[in-house]
Amino acid sequence: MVFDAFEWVAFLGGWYNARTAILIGGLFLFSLRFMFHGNKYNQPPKLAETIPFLSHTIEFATNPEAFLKRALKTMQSLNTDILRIRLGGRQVYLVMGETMTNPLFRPNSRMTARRFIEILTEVMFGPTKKDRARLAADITGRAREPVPGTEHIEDRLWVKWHHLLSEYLSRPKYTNDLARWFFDRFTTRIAELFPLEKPTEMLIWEFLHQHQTECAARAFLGDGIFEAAPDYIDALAEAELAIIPIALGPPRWLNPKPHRARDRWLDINRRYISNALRGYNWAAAPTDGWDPVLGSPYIRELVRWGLNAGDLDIQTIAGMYGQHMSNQNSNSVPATAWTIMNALTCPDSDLLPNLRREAEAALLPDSHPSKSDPGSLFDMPALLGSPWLQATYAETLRLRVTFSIVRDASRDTTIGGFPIKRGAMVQAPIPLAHFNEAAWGVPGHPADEFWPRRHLQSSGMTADGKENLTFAISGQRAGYWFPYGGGPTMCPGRNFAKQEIIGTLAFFLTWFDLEVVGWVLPDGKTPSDREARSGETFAVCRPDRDLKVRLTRKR
Ligand code: HEM
Repeated sequence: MVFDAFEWVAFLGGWYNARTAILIGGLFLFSLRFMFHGNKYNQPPKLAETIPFLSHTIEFATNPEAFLKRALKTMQSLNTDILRIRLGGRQVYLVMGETMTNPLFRPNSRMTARRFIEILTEVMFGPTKKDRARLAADITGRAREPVPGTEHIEDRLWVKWHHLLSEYLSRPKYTNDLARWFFDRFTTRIAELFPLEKPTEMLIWEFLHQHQTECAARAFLGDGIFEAAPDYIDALAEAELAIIPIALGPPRWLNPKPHRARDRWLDINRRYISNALRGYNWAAAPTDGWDPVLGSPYIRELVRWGLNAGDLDIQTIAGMYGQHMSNQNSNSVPATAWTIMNALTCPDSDLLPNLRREAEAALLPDSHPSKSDPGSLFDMPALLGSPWLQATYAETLRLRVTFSIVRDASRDTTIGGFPIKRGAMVQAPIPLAHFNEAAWGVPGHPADEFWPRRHLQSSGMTADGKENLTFAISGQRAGYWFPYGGGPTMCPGRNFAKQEIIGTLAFFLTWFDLEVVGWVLPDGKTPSDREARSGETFAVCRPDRDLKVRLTRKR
């Protein structure tokens, strides 16, 4: 399966058609917010320009795809991992590879994600004016010790926020519980929808977009929000598509539709949280377990902190309550759909039997497919450590994450020996690294081909004559795979996402006989003459086609 290497290219995502205009215009304005910086000595190579100071911006604004294609080509031909461009008067560096990305991912580094996270936060959880000002005023960083020179600032909201993410979302105990609550709901839903032995047709993306989304949201948020707002998933789906047009697009009066969609969703969350908290008995809330009103410990602790120590407005708290669902929904759900679709349609005939074998080996004895109450499914550590399953997951993220890691230089610094002036922007567009031929291409399998085998290393044969394979993600060079970013803001949902993606693939492979019917257009009916390509995106692009499969639940 060969992908068009530049499907991803609209910089912060493969954003097409009308949205492209909004995105490009927005990026231009976004860049204009910043000061002019330059340094002609010992600078990294610069992308050639016909009109000094202007042509990169014009080129990018009129054809971002061609612009970034040219940037990547230049970087490859000059064998450089850093390139200088200028957007809207701002000095921007495009980087990839270990040497150039490490400074971005180092804690306490001079590279900060603060402004970027602030903008996303503003858009996604719509804090009140007062809370927004408090968040913006906290420039003390996320480490226990404040950034030097900011010791006088006492209102340290970000360090507390960071603590909640690392304690209740990333830590294995809570991640594993979240995954268990998700799979309990998801497998029960499947058992209800797919009777034993009755072949049923299903569209993978459509199905997961509805049911995976809802089951994960219930695991995180509780059931209460779904009773209060039966249209929650629809509202979430619309709000999700509004994030980039709001973050990067023109103001509300020129761009009302995405703002309305985002506001509708925030209103649902706010109404729910205000009502739910009125009668909520904190003393009776489980310490570590799930409860129907506020769901998981992560959400409960977030709300508890917002109300008490954080002293945030209920509107801000409600936004925080709902906001991770757009991370989950925009990223894990399409990543799961791509993983399953890739596994089922990959021309490498070794792939599917090996995936099935590994999934079956990790099934727990009491999780027989004929049970209507599935309970626990897999020995998760064994499943997540299986080489072919990991390789398929890693290869899918390599090809389908379209995000750009964005950092600002908070002080003068260096990257790979090059001086970077305070105020410059450094971007590591994930696809630039993930599609890099020097890092990923091997003879017969270019970087833009889905080929999980590239992540497997052979260490001879086993006693029963099978190849001994281990999973390794380094490619030909280190620092070219970072779908979850890095450093203090590295995605805290990554361990949950990995369980969700690999677990769902393994679940379909072990519980069903699957037969591919074919690719269809978004209407779900008309056959497509091609496989899916990358469509709309936040961090992981959505498929622009769906895969129809016929599945029969096994006894
Ligand atoms: C395949 C799935 C996912 C991908 C590819 C992904 C990717 C990313 C990336 C690239 C970042 C920015 C990292 C940086 O700046 O260095 C990020 C941040 C974040 N992600 Fe994810 N993500 C995924 C799933 C999730 C899930 C399931 C959740 C939670 C439910 C989540 C919650 C977050 C949060 C809260 C942040 C901001 C972290 C902070 O402010 O420190 N993500 N994610």
